Amino acid sequence: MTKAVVAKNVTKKFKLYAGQTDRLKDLVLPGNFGKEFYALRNVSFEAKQGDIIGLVGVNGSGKSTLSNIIAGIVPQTSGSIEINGETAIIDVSAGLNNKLTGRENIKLKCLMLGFTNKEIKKMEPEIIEFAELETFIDQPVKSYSKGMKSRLGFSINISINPDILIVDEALSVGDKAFAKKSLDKMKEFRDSGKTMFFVSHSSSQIKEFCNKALWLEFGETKAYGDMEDVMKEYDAFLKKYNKWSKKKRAAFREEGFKRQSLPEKELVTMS
Ligand SMILES: Nc1ncnc2c1ncn2[C@@H]1O[C@H](COP(=O)(O)OP(=O)(O)OP(=O)(O)O)[C@@H](O)[C@H]1O
Repeated sequence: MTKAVVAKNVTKKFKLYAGQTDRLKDLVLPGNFGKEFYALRNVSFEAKQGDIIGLVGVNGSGKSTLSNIIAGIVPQTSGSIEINGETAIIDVSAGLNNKLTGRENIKLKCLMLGFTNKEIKKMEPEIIEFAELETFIDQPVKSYSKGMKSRLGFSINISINPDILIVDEALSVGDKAFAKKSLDKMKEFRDSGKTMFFVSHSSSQIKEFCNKALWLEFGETKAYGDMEDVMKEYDAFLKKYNKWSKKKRAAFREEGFKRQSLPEKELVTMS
C-alpha cells in the first residue's frame, strides 16, 4: 500500500530565553544565549494511505508541533518527513485572516490551493452551509466568536478534500451538535480512503475513530502502532496519572522538562 507519510527522526528544537536581553544577544552576538528545548526528538513513524492516526499525550507532549510539521506550517529542525499528497490542517486557531470576511477567507484559502474561481463558486455555498454562517459570512472574521471561527476553519479545510487531513483539537470548541456533524464528516472522509491525523484529548474519540495511535511523551515516541494496543497502554497510564497528587504530577512534568532541555549526547534512552 502507498505510504502517505514517512517521518524519520523528526526533531524540533526551540530556544527558550530568560528574557528579551538574552533573545537580542542571541541574535546579534557570537556565542550561544538561551536554552535549547526539544519539543520533538527523533520521532519516526510511517503512515499508509488510509491510516487514521490518533496523536495522544498529556499537555505539552508535542502533538501540535508534530501536526504543524506534517501540515508544512513549521519546519523540523532535523530529521526528514516525506509527505505524499496535499495536506490540510484543521485546528482551533484555523489560520484564518481576521481582517477579511468569512467569504473572502474561503476564496483566499481555495485560491492558494489552486482552485479556479468557477470551482470556488461551486464550493462556497456548501462550505457556508456546513459552517452554519449564512447570516455572518460577509462580516469580518475578527467579529466572529471562537466557535464560529472554528466552524469556518473546519468547513473550509474538509471541503477542499485534501489527501491528508490533520485535525488538531477541532472538536473541542463549539457546541455538541456541530462536533457530532464534524465527526460524521470526518468519517465520510475516512471511509473514502484518505489519510488522517487526529489530535484529541478524548480517548473515546480516538478509539472510535482511529486504526493507529502515536503516543508522545515530552516530545518523544512512547508508543506507536495498532490503536488498540497503544490506547490500552495510554489509558492505563492516564488512570495512574489522574490519581497522582498535584505534587507528583508537577514532579513528573519537571523531570520531563529537564529531559527536553538535555542535549542529544547526554540523553539516555527512555524506558
Ligand atoms: N514557539 C515555541 N517556542 C517555544 N516553545 C514552544 C513553542 N511551541 C511549542 N513549544 C513547546 O513545545 C512543547 C510541545 O508543545 P505542543 O503544543 O506541541 O504540545 P501539545 O502536546 O500539542 O500540547 P497541548 O495538549 O497542551 O496542546 C511544549 O513544551 C511547548 O511549550
